[in-house]
Amino acid sequence: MSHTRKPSRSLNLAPATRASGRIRLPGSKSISNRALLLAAMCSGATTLEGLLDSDDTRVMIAALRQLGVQVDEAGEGRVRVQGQYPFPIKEGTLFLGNAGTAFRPLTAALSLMGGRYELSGVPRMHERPIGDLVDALRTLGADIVYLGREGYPPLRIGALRAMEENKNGGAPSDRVRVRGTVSSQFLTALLMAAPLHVARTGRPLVIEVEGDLISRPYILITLRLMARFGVNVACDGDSRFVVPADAAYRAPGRIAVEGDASTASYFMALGALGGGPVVIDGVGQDSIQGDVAFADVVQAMGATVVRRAESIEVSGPVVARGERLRAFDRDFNLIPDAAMTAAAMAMYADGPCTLRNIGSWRVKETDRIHAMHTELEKLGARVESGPDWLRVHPVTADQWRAASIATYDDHRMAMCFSLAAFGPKGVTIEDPDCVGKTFPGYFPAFGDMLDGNAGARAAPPVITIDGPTASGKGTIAHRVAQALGWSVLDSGALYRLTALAVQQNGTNPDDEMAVARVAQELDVAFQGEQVLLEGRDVAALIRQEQVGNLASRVAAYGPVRQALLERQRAFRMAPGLVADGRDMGTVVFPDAPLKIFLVADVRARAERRSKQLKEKGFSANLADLLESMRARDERDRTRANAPLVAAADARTVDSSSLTIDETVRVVLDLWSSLGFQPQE
Ligand SMILES: Nc1ncnc2c1ncn2[C@@H]1O[C@H](COP(=O)(O)OP(=O)(O)OP(=O)(O)O)[C@@H](O)[C@H]1O
Ligand SMILES: Nc1ccn([C@H]2C[C@H](O)[C@@H](COP(=O)(O)O)O2)c(=O)n1
Repeated sequence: MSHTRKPSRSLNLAPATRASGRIRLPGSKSISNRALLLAAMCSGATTLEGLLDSDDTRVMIAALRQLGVQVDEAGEGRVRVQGQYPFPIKEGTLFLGNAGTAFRPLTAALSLMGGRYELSGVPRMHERPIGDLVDALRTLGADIVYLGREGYPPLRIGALRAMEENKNGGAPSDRVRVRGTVSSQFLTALLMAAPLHVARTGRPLVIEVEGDLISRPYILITLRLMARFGVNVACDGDSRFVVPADAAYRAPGRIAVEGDASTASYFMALGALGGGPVVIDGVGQDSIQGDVAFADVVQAMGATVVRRAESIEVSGPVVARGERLRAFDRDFNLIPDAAMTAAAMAMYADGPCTLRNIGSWRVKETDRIHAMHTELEKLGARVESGPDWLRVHPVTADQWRAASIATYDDHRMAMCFSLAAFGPKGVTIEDPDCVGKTFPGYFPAFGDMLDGNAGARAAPPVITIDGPTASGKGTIAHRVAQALGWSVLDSGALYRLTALAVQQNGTNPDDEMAVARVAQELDVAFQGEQVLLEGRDVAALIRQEQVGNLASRVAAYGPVRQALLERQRAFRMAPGLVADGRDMGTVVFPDAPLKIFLVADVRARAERRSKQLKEKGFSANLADLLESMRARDERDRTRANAPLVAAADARTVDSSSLTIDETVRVVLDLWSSLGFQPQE
């Protein structure tokens, strides 16, 4: 989840030419989080299907559970919420990460429900304004105190003021005003919580919007979902909403969550930039999400769009061959999230593209106008910007620069800039895992679409390198990954980190389940040469022989292997992965197109390890090393769970008398012999 996530590795995307294929979108974040809260606030049970599984929805589910609401997993993408109003737990401290779709609506619901809570988030959440919402809630009797800067989270919510204690001396107001110009989430939060207020007063509540309402389509999502839960709000244009006196949420039984239309924008862009066709399942012309209108944007830029009830198909020029999209000058007030995708596409246009009325970008996950401006310039684009606008000039072939793109812990920055892969230099995305906020599987899905790969393989290619300790797996894996421009997974490091964490926190290494919990909760990040365990660089520490030996012991536990399995698979992303360990080819990536079993005579290995340890400043005795390696090999080979054995289809490479360069060459040649070419 976002509050524990540390910036991860970088991802190199090689230049791409064509994109085509089919994607089933993950559930809409906006619908998922609204539906979760509405289901929690009504009487009866609701099953939500197609629910998004991402950082932001996990934040919402965790908060609801903390508040005593029963939320049960009911199969893939499905949860069952047993609504309970008011929430049973009346006091608590909620950490809501950077999830605006959780923070704002929960602030409103909790402050009108009664109870004492503290709500906080990541530092960026504390820079995102909430004053307009708090002011409105106070007129309804809410007691909210800022714990930091006035107008911003964190907040303390106190007990509701009694009806007669309103600050105006009368009952809580039946009319509330809220500004519409900063974030539409304020109005959404008030609307969703309004039935709690009318249940108290017994009178209708009138909500008036001051100023122009931004991102209006998101309000339509709110109103339509409230209607599904039995509350119909009367609207007078965008400026006046009346919640009836008898408003009370009722469980609809089942809600099917549409695919995420903002996420669809990246795949529409893929079709528009890489020829297509790209078929996007899960949203279509019947969608209730405003961002589906991004199809009009790509169409105006020259793409061909076919709209169906629940899918959209996009084809377009092949920009990598020099074909261009049409430039635009557009107001993006209604679709600010998808608008970011247009800004990235602008690099491939036939003239400057201007995005207007995007002031809300300033208060999103990051200041997106600043971030977009800065990162587009790194790629060679000329960019201009103002308080609420951005102009991007197209990048010609000779202007493109190879760049490493910072993503500002903003999922949309990472996803937008993946589109820079259609430039001639490719692109590096820093901290690509920030996409977990809305679409953890984005990069594998993106990679599958590129250069005619769609459908040809289930996931990006993996070269596995398994073998005994000190056979050179890690060294060779890094060098091969470097030559191919791929990512690398040192799976042994995860077992070593588990061992180190067990050692450091005093866990009993014989207690399988306790060790598995440590493995499950490992807080690790790989950053270049650094291996961070809870933020501390332990790259050298985990290389110690005793840590390796403990790693080998705990690696024999089935629950530990299970706990680390998906974490390892998550490293698989385009354009490819080189993974080293003991069971990479047999268990973790059994479909890898190339599997290497790297061996070397035990004496050669002991000598290499001894030299390596001494270079890192640790003492080493050859005889001891020989003995401990033999024991480790034996344990790794004979354990019941995922033993060290060559996969049936592995190629054995003996590096005893090869240099590192020679070993790398053997692997790259094997890869090329499969019909794949090393890049550069
Ligand atoms: N031909 C070779 N191939 C690979 N590594 C070699 C070779 N010759 C010497 N080495 C050295 O062997 C040492 C051990 O390599 P490395 O740490 O990559 O092994 P490993 O198999 O990943 O070990 P472990 O499984 O214990 O992590 C390194 O210092 C590396 O430079
Ligand atoms: N895929 C893996 C990787 C490692 N292990 C275990 C066995 C090793 O002895 C230990 C340390 O690994 P190394 O860093 O030496 O590669 O971790 C495993 O069981 N499966």
